[in-house]
Amino acid sequence: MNEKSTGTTVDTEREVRIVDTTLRDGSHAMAHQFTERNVRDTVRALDDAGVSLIEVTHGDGLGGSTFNYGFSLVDERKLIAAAADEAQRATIAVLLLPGLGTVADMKAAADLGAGAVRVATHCTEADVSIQHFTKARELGLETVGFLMLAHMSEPEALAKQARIMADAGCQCVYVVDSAGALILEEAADRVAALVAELGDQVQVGYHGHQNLSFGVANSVLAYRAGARQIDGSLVALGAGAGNSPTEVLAAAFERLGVRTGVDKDVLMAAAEEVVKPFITRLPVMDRSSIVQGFAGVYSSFLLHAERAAARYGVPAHEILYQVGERRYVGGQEDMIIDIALRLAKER
Ligand SMILES: CC[C@H](O)CC(=O)C(=O)O
Ligand SMILES: [Mn+2]
Repeated sequence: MNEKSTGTTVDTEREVRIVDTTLRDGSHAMAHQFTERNVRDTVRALDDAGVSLIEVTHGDGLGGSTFNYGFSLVDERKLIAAAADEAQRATIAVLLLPGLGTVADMKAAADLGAGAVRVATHCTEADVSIQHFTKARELGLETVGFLMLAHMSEPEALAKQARIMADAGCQCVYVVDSAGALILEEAADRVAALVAELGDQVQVGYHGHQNLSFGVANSVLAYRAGARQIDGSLVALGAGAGNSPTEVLAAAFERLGVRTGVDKDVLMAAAEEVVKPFITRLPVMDRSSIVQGFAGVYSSFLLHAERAAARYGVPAHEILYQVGERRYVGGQEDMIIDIALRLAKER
């Protein structure tokens, strides 16, 4: 325990693992145009900083390079192999959305050097991850579960879904605030419910987005509620207004006296000198991404909405408000065009 100057007592006994998703969630913000150079330079910098798990995949996971989600510039296999080649200490993780990525894709990623898989499902559909976790454990992969759009489920319901993943062989289940919609105790309560359900055997993680600017604050509260793994992206590079910046997470946890095992100064240099120069569109809390947080819209819908807005001459934030009202989930990207067409007709 550590007595802070504010008088509050902070539990600093547990180390927190900062996981970096610049090269996966950041793929959304880069319209999936990462080069092999981007991947090699970023992995080397994160590895030097002591980040132990680095996610590298198309924004929508293995098999995501499609007409519906957007084509990658470079084949995912090439990027995963480059990342694995570059990492000296870190494990390379891949994301997999069942139905889009397959067990065969996961095996191919493992053969290329990936050591972990993060299987992501909508927050009410953990059962579709069971065979992927079973196979991942057979392959000797570290396993992580992502319960996406977690704001759409109450804590107890979310915990039941986490139990399904844990029983299937998942070693750490994440509360994923895909819309950047959770505010403070809304995030902490969900993490606490998962911790209560999963006990000591299975870890809990937290993945935030900055749409309402709560990514880092929610991450600190998630840690205090028992989370052991926290996601970030350098320069916040990620969908919507981006993720909790990895370099800020490292600095904030260090200020709180919580051990992370990473070097904040090396991360700040990586953000400034490696990642910022190749970003084509800096993550920003603009009208559209704030609406995403407010209305509970999947962050990765941002560029889809902006493209539909430009094509049909309607404002992106109006499209996103309607997406929120209809509670669309991942995979319904094509419905964004329907909304844009309807709005255009009404004008
Ligand atoms: C499409 C997968 C998604 O981007 C996963 C994620 O990071 C999230 O839901 O926030
Ligand atoms: Mn995300």
